[in-house]
Order: sequence, then C-alpha cells, then structure tokens
Amino acid sequence: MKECLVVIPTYNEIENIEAIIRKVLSLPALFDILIVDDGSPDGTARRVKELQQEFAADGFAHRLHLMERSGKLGLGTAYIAGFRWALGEGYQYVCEMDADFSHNPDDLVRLYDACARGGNDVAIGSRYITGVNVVNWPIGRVLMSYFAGVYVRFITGMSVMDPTAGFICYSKTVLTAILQNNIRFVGYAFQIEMKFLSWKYGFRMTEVPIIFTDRTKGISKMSTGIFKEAVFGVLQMKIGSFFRHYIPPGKEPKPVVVTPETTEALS
Ligand SMILES: Nc1nc2c(ncn2[C@@H]2O[C@H](COP(=O)(O)OP(=O)(O)O[C@H]3O[C@H](CO)[C@@H](O)[C@H](O)[C@@H]3O)[C@@H](O)[C@H]2O)c(=O)[nH]1
Repeated sequence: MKECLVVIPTYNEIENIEAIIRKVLSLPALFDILIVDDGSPDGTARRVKELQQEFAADGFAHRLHLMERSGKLGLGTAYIAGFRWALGEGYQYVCEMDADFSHNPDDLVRLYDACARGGNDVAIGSRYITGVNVVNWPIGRVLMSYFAGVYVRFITGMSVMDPTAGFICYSKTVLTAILQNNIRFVGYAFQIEMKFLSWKYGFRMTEVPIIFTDRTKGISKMSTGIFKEAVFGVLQMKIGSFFRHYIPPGKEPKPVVVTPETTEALS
C-alpha cells in the first residue's frame, strides 16, 4: 500500500532541490516525493530527472516522482495537481512542504503520526500554536503573517492559529471531499481555503507546533498580488460559504430507491 506522499512545489529551487530530496528519502520509507515544477528556468526539473536516474540504478525510483508544468501557474494549482495525482495513485496520506528547508523535513514524521496514529484528518505544522516560532524572517513579515491569522480567524470564525501554514498532512478522505470544490485561489490564500474547507466539512484537525526557519538559499516568491488575493479572497470565501452545504463523504443522504413497496409505503 502506498502510505504517504510529500508534495513539494518548486519554482527556481536549484540550490535546495537535491538536499531536500535526499533528506526526505532518508526518513522512514513510508514517505515518497512528488516534485511539481513550474518550468523553473534554473533547471530544477532537470536536476530532479538526474536524481531519478541515479535512484533507479539503486532500485528506489518509485520513491521520487516529477510533474512538470508549462510555466509559473501558482502554488495553489501546483498543490491541487499534486493532490489529484496522489489520490489517483492510492496514497493514504499527502503532505505539503516547501522545498527550501523553511519546514524541517524531520517534522514530517510528527505530522504524519498526528493523522495516522492520532486520528486526525488534517495536521497543521503550526508556527503560532505555542507563541511565535519563526526564525530569521524580517519583523514586517512575521507581523503580516501573524495578523493574517488574526484576520482569518475573525472573518471565518475558524479557530486555527496558523491558517496560512504551508506544512500540512492530509488524509485521503479530507482531500477527496475538498477536491469536489473548485479551489478558487492560486497563490498562498490557497492554504487558507484548504483549512477553511476542512473545517466546514467537520473533519478532525490539529496543530502540531513547529519552528519555521527562513530559507538560506534562493528567494521567496511572495508578492503583493498574492497578499491582495488573501485579503479580499477570505471575505469572498466567507460570503460564498453562506450559499452552500458541506457534507462529508459517507454522510450524504441516501438516494431513495423507488419500488412498488416504497410507493405503497409512501401512499
Ligand atoms: N510549482 C510552483 N511552486 C511555487 C510557486 N510559487 C512558489 N512555489 C514554491 O512554493 C514553496 C514556498 O514558496 P516560498 O516563496 O518559499 O514561500 P515563503 O515566502 O517562504 O512562504 C511561506 O509562508 C507562506 C505564508 O505563511 C506559506 O503559505 C508558504 O507555504 C510558505 O511556507 C517553495 O518550494 C517555492 O519554490 C509556483 O507558482 N509554482
């Protein structure tokens, strides 16, 4: 059985890609990797292919996968494409993680355990569940991230302390339910939308404390467009939620089968 896939979106991560892949593959063997690369001009995908060849010679090519997309289509759509692939391949759990070591790959085990052994459907690697655990971000970025959380909690009513977190483990059940929806955000607001939908569907969610350490190699792809999408998008998302019902899989009303007996019973 395929147990857990770590989806890593990449755009120009040539300085980090090999190290992060080798680190994840050094963890317990239940973690496979899917890199979703958006045509990185720096050759990130090419390096992944070289590693795939090396691993094939060692007999574990099945643990490293690559999805190449035509251009920079956004973090959210990269993850959605990765999640759909994971469900098609039959993985039980799927993790999100950045390529740049700002998330410590060792914490994957804690996130996975919180779901697989802790009975949760969503385990969030949380920077703010025990104070503020962010290292080396400029103070402006820490404040923006922290108050984005306050804003999201105020607008949505969802009590998650780190709604913009990008280090998460999902069960296949929650992803199956969420992906029935059109995920509207392409940038980092996608992270908020995923948690909001998990919460609306009533899935069990937990926050696992982590320390987020800013990257030392390569640059962040955060932009003002991504920021605006999050600010206005959260409001749209909340308003939109008034007009729909969220029914988790298995809880859908059973269709009534009409037979002569049921017709008689109804009359
Ligand atoms: N495929 C693809 N990957 C992308 C894209 N944009 C960013 N990425 C990849 O997504 C990961 C995160 O991007 P960063 O640009 O390093 O994010 P950050 O500024 O450090 O933001 C962190 O904080 C955000 C808000 O709290 C988080 O939402 C985000 O996940 C991340 O942890 C990296 O692996 C990066 O290469 C894209 O358009 N396409």
